[in-house]
Amino acid sequence: MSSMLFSDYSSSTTARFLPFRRSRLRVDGAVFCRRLVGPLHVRPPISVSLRTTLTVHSSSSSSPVISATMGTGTSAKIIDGKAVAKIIRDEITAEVSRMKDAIGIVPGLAVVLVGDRKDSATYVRNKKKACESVGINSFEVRLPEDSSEQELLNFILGFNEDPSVHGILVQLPLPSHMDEQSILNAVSIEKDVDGFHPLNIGRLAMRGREPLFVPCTPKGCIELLHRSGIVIKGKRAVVIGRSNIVGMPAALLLQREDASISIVHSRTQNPEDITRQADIIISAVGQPNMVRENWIKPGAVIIDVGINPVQDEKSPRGYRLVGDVCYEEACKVASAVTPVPGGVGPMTIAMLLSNTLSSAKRLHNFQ
Ligand SMILES: Nc1nc(=O)c2c([nH]1)NC[C@@H]1CN(c3ccc(C(=O)N[C@@H](CCC(=O)O)C(=O)O)cc3)C=[N+]21
Repeated sequence: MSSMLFSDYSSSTTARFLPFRRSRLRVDGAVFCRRLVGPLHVRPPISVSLRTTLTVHSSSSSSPVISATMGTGTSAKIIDGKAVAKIIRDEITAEVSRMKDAIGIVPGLAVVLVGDRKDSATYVRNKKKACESVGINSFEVRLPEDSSEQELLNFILGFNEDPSVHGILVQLPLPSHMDEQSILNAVSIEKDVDGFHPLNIGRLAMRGREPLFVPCTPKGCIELLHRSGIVIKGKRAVVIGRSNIVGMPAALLLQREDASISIVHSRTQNPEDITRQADIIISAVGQPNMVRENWIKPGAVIIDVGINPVQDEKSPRGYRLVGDVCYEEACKVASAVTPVPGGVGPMTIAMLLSNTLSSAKRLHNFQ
């Protein structure tokens, strides 16, 4: 269960992210953080005297992007990813309709799901619903778990040639008998709305080159920062986690935005010391409540990508979702923080729709 929602975001490298010792219990795979107990094996904060001077242009009470401050003892603004994603979906709806009226083309997204993981099926259903909500056509293929790589490749090659499909998404993780690399390589870079093709990632890494698509989750993080009026240029940013689909591209994007970046990963010594220097923290490791108060510089902005289920008898599902960052503690120290759920997750889907729209525009030369 703990690997259920985000196992594919924690690549095998980030899944080994264990030198960060936390006080935790595992029951049926779910992880509990003894919230109020101080972090173990982590040195206390050196200095909490200097507040960073991140600029937040939006007004706290009137902005749908950053909601009002929290109750007593907390100071952070809550960055409402759900609200921002809604604004973006409305913008996309308008563009999809303008395009249809002008040239009669409706953007189309093909989603391929192999096997019957429950979480993957839920994500695919949500993506389909999101497409419907903005007027994008969605095509879904479900293949049995024991399908051959060639069968999957045949569908991808078919979608590559299909003019009504402008985006192709192969839901990850794939069954272990399939080679993820050769599957992702087969997606036409013109339709790689996930931005996982090595050519797109390579271009993202190079100055003066432009990828056709940027991976949805990191793009959603940057978009959240922009739309919250947070200045990235010249700031110190720390990305926690180095997965191909979140950590690494998030660091590249921040660098393109003129931040100075550090990447903290499973082999980093004293990760809390490095993280505490950050004006902006993006955490994408898939470890519940790993980032504690003493990892956070007062006034820092925190984008929490982790979506980790932890057992919760009081919840109807039997579990609830928490981020990589101990939310209550972050609210006390940070200047702004994304919640889980309702932070980066909805932005990922909004960026997928945005990538599909821009793909259709590009393929049909529509401005
Ligand atoms: N090829 C591929 N591309 C992906 O982009 C991709 C993938 N595979 N595999 C799975 C992960 C995961 N992912 C999420 C998207 C939205 C939410 C989301 O909207 N979460 C809600 C919570 C939903 C709930 O309550 O269960 C939130 O954070 O508010 C979460 C996770 C995309 N992924």
